[in-house]
Amino acid sequence: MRLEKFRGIIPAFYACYDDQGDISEARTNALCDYLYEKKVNGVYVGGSSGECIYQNLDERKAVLTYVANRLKGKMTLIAHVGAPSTRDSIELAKHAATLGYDALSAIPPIYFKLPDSSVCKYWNEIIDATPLDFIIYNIPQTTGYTLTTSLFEKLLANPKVIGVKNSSMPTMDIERFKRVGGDNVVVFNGPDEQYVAGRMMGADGGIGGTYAAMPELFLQANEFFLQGKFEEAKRIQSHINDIIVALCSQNGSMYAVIKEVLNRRGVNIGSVRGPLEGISNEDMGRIDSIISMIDEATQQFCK
Ligand SMILES: CC(=O)N[C@@H]([C@@H](O)[C@H](O)[C@H](O)CO)[C@@H](O)CC(=O)C(=O)O
Repeated sequence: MRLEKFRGIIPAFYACYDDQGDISEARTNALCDYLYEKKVNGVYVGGSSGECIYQNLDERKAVLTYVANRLKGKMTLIAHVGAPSTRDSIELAKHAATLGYDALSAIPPIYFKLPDSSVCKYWNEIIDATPLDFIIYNIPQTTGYTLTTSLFEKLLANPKVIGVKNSSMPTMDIERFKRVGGDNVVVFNGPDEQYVAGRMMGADGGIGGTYAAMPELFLQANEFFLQGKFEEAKRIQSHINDIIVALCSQNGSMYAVIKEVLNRRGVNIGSVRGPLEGISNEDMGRIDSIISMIDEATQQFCK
């Protein structure tokens, strides 16, 4: 029961900036409202898609506050609090706890390559700082650190550790973490390109950076999976992947492209913060065709 709220489709929340590139409360609210209307199961705030790595502590606290004020009690809220220092991570964790988040999450330490003992200590110090549940964030392709099943097992000794958001590419990692934790943990699929495969390998749901660009498609893929309609789930995944390839094939970063897609849907959340690239004039001309791909797939699969 305690873990039930952590299942399903949980979009990674984007950074919402004004035209000057500052965090915008109004635009954050607009994205909250859009996702609420789409009936997603929750949001993961301040992670990779939230551009956390490019924001200072006050900005990250503000985003956590705005989202909680708008969505608390309406869906599951997970706060990503990973930061370069343990001190800053704890400050963010305590802030999220005062706002009523359902769980915390954090990447491992970045920049210095630290031993497992330091990584374990870092996560445990965040966990000890608040009464909230904790979801480990494993994303080796950006952090350079790979969570092992043995460290996962060790961390699970703390009852506040309820699972892992696994963004590594092998779906076998999902199966291994689920094997270690069983029904007492939630494992989230990270790579959106293999959402259905991740579910097949045991993931309880997903947290993804492209969900908000096409929430209906991911919700439907999840529905097909739950209904045992695996052929349909596979077909919708193929369409999702065509769209992700298009989102990632522009001059601007994937997040900049998604933000322009949302802008054309009436949800203006600004652009991205450098060094991420904004979209080019050339990209601008191709956004409508990406929107058509999303709309056509939605029409085909979501009745
Ligand atoms: C490496 C990376 O950014 N992975 C994304 C994916 O959702 C990714 O955007 C997607 O699979 C497209 O490649 C997520 O796992 C990250 C995420 O959910 C987040 O913290 O924003």
